[in-house]
Amino acid sequence: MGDAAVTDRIQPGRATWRDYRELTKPGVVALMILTSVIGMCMAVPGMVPLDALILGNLGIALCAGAAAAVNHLVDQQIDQRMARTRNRPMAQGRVSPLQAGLFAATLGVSGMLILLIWVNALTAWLTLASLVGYAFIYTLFLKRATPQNIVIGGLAGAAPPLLGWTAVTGEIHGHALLLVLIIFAWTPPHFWALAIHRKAEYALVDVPMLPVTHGDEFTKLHILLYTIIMFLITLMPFVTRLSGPLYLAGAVILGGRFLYWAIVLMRGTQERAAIMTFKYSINYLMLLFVVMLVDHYVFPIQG
Ligand code: HEM
Ligand SMILES: CC(C)=CCC/C(C)=C/CC/C(C)=C/COP(=O)(O)OP(=O)(O)O
Repeated sequence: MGDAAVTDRIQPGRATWRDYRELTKPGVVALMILTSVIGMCMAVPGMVPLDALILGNLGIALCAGAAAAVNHLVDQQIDQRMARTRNRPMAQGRVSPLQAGLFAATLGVSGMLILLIWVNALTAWLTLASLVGYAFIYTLFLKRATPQNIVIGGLAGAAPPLLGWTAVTGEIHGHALLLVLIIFAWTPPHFWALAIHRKAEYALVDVPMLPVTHGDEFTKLHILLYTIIMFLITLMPFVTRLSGPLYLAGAVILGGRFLYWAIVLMRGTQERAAIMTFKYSINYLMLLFVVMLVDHYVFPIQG
C-alpha cells in the first residue's frame, strides 16, 4: 500500500477511551497478570496478603500497559503497513505521539510509585527492568535487528510470575525462576507460529522475524524443538516439589497437545496449522497456570 493511501486513513485527534485501552494490549497484559497472580499464590502456602495481591498486580499491570503503549508509539510506522495492525489507534493517527507518550509515562510512573511505596523495591526494579526490556530493548532494537529478537525479548514478557512472587516474599526464589523459564521457553512457539501465518507482512516491513530470514521449514523445526524443551521444563515443578500430581497430569496432557500441534505444523498436512498452534499456545499457558494453582490448593506440599 502506498503512503498516500495510509495518509488518507489518518484521523487525527479522534482518540476514545477504547483507543487508550488498546494501547495497553489488554489481552496480553491480562494473561501476564494471571501468571503474576498465580506466582503470588505459589509463593506462600495459604492466602496471599490482600495488599500485595491488589497493589502488586495493579503496579505490574500499569507498567506492562505502559510498555505496550511505548511499543505502539515506536512501531507506529510499521503497524501502519501490516494488515494485522493497521487499524491500531496510533497507526490510524487517532492517538498522537505526544498523547501516547504522556499516557505511557502516566501509567509507568503510577505503576512504579505503587510498587515502590506499597509493595517493595525489589519488585519495583524488576518490573522496571521488564518494562525497559520490552519497550526499549526489544521494540527499538532487537525487533529490527535479529531473528532471535523474540527469544531474548521474551524474557521481559516471562517475568510476571517472578514479579508476583517477589511482591509477596521480597525475595527471588528458584521456584519463581522456574515459572519464568516455562514462559521463556513457551514464547518462541507462541510467536513463531503467528509469524509463519503473517510472514508476508513481516517481510513487507523488513522486520527480520525467523520465517522471513530462515524460511518456514527452519522455523517449524525450531518451534518443535522449543516445544520439546518447554514440555520438559514444565515437568520440573513436579520434580522440584513445587507442584503435585494434578499439575503433572495437566502439564503432560496440555503439553502433549502442544507437541501434537507442533508436529502437525512441521508435517505441513494442515493448512491452518500455524494459526491454530498460535491460538492453542495462549489457551495452553492459561490452562497450565490454572492447573498449577488448583494443584497448589488441592495437594498442598508439606515442608
Ligand atoms: C517477546 C515475546 C512475545 C511476542 C513477540 C508476542 C507476540 C504476540 C503477537 C504478535 C500477538 C498478536 C497480537 C494481535 O493479535 O494483534 C500476540 C498475542 C497474544 N499474546 Fe503474545 N507475544 C509475546 C509474549 C507473550 C507473553 C509473555 C504473554 C502472556 C504471558 C502473551 C500473551 C498473548 C495473548 C493473550 C495474546 C492474544 C491477545 C489478544 O488477542 O488480545 N504473549 N502475541
Ligand atoms: C512490566 C512488564 C511485565 C512488561 C512486559 C510488557 C508486555 C506487554 C510485553 C508484551 C509482549 C508482546 C505482546 C510482544 C509483541 O510485540 P510486537 O511488537 O512484536 O507485536 P505487535 O506487532 O503485535 O505489536
